[in-house]
Amino acid sequence: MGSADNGDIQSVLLSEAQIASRLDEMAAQIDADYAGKDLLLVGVLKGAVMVMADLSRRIQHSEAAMDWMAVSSYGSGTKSSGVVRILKDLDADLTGRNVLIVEDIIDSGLTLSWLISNLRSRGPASVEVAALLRKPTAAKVEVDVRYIGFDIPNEFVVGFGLDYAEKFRTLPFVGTLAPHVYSS
Ligand SMILES: O=P(O)(O)OC[C@H]1O[C@H](OP(=O)(O)OP(=O)(O)O)[C@H](O)[C@@H]1O
Ligand code: HPA
Ligand SMILES: [Mg+2]
Repeated sequence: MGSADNGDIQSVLLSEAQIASRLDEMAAQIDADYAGKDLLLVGVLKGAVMVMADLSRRIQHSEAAMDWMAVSSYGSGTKSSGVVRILKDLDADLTGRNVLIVEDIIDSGLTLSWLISNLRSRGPASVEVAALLRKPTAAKVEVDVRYIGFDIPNEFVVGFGLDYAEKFRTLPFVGTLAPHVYSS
């Protein structure tokens, strides 16, 4: 599966071009804010892979470092289980670092609020968040997000790293799924 024309996608919410242009703006803002400072980008596997690749390439900061953490709270369904598990921890020591968490989506906000407090406990100079998407449900949890790509409606979305049961991550746009996908 890699194309959108087999009927699994109901509608395209954000096109490749819309995402690219917003990532340009976010990268410029990040460059301005971190000029002359250390910067460690922390990508949250697996969902943030596309955002990390496309955002980091736009960041001019020549000494920005990249590290990865894998956490999971969704299993194979469309609802957060409420339990965040570390599947892979960071390689980097965060002491004194300026950490920028890179995420694909903030939905319940649970993953991020857990992650922020986990990373803050490791002695960094700062912890900020850049996320491509945010749903209205995220407002229920106190998460301070410095860089947001798009506020989207409360619908389950796939593509650009986001999956449904590990499928559809490879789509280059963000879209919603046709109802038949959930029932099959
Ligand atoms: O705000 P929340 O309700 O916590 O949801 C957001 C998180 O859920 C998804 O990850 P998931 O746990 O499904 O793992 P994945 O990134 O490997 O798909 C997504 O990539 C975010 O990390
Ligand atoms: O809407 C979503 N789509 C895919 N994965 C997700 N994880 C949280 N919300 C979503
Ligand atoms: Mg994720």
